[in-house]
Amino acid sequence: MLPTHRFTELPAYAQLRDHYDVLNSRHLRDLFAEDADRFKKFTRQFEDILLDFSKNRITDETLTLLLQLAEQAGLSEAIGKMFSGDVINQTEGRAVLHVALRNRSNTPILVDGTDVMPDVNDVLNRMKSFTERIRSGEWTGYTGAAITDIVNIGIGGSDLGPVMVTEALKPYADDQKLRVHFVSNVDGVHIYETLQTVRPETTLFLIASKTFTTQETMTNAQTARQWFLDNGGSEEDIAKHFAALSTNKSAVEKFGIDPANMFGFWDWVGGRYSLWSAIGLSIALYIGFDNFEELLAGGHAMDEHFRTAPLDENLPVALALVGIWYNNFFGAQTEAILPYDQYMHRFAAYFQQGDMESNGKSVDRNGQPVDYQTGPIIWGEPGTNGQHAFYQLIHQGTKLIPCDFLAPAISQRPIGEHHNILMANYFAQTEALMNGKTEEEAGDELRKADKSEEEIQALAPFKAFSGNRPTNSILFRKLTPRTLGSLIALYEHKIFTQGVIWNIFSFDQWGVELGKQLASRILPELQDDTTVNTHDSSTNGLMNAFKAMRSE
Ligand SMILES: O=P(O)(O)OC[C@H]1O[C@@H](O)[C@H](O)[C@@H](O)[C@@H]1O
Repeated sequence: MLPTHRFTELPAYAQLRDHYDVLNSRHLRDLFAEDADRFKKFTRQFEDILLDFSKNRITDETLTLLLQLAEQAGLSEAIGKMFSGDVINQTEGRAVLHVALRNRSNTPILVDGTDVMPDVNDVLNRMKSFTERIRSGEWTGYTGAAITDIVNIGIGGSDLGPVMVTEALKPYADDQKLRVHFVSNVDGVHIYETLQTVRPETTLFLIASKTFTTQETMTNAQTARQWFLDNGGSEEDIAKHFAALSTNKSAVEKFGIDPANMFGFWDWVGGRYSLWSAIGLSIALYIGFDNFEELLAGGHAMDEHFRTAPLDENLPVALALVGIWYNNFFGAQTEAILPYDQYMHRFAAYFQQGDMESNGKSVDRNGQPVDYQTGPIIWGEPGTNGQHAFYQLIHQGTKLIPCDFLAPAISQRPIGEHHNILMANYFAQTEALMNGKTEEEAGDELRKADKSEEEIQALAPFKAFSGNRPTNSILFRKLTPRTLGSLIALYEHKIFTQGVIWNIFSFDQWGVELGKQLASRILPELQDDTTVNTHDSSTNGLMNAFKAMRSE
């Protein structure tokens, strides 16, 4: 069990409120002018990753108070409890042990008195030999031809992680051994379009579902199975072309997948934290098992840092505290994740689930409604694309949007001046957001461009930037599997830290259930043309309009 508290009654909370009143009127430009050591003070290094959080509206005192807030919320104790397999997902009665999946040191981790590491290693070994057999061509399809295409069918945590990582680590699949495809949406368009591009005799379907009951995944899996049977495969051939990644053995068997092709995991792995488990099989197949192990090693290294580094040297803690500062004191509603790396184009989408499904809660760990803000809205796109789309609002809009800027020092594809141009933009953006441009400076520029005083007066207000807009810069050497593993774990632990401090449960997701229940009630009502009158007038009206339209 995690310790509980009232977030707004922590002594540091009141102090931070008072401190906010002072700091709110300060400009980042002045904070930098006053303190030559800001960069040194507010950067933290972990292996190849540098976190610079100096361009935030904080001082030494802010950081001290935020660290006290974390201590008063029992963060150190909570970290210990997660790593030791305590049942910290209390509403589901489960431990939270994605850290065990990447525990490369193999130190025992006990759940109900049993070490989970032998089982973890057993599945990893099976994934390794399966991956090697598929990639070498030893495993063949029903015609004797090697597998060329992997189709992962899964949704949410059984999709977003593998999609994000296979995109991010594409250069590590340069041997072009296998193509990977991902089908998630129950919209038939998704499976249709994917099946257009593959052949049954050379395709391996991975049915990825922790529960093996998710409607979208089961529907897509049945469609894939039928397509396979309709296009040359037989029932006996299914064993060569379908594997399951799941915790639900009986449902896998019922579906007709050979238990030898099932890669299991456990209820202490949350869906959105599962890319490190058997759910990562598509990643291992795509980049090879050695690279998959490097990803795990990177995650483990960040785990060890999070577990052992003092709070004020701890990267995930720094990210979490800065987020809380804006979320709970400045009233910021959102956070943008902006990777200056095209290969990371699904990173923000991945952490939309990671963060919003974890910390989108409004009841605290005492079962009481919260009277403060919890998880932020996460969004973002890669730079520089975002600059030409939504950065206008970040620079000049009325909303405060703290942003994380991520970039590699070394490009995976060094071509001409591309990377320097990309990085010039990366540095320019955080500098611009911090400093802004005064009306006076805007006026001087217009004067230099030979504008009349009248024009200058009219235009300067529009050309001014308030600045004082906070950013974190996360600069890393290169997007290797290890570094990506560390970056993912960095954000995972940020989310955990914030959940602990907000006194909420970060590892359940009851909020996704109601819509599922209603959809299963509605589905039979769509199966004929009878007028619907069992819902409210809007839902009845829409369903009846739908029935009318489809029969026209
Ligand atoms: O892996 P499963 O069981 O098919 O679940 C997929 C997703 O289902 C959603 O309903 C959950 O909110 C996610 O957390 C989960 O990742």
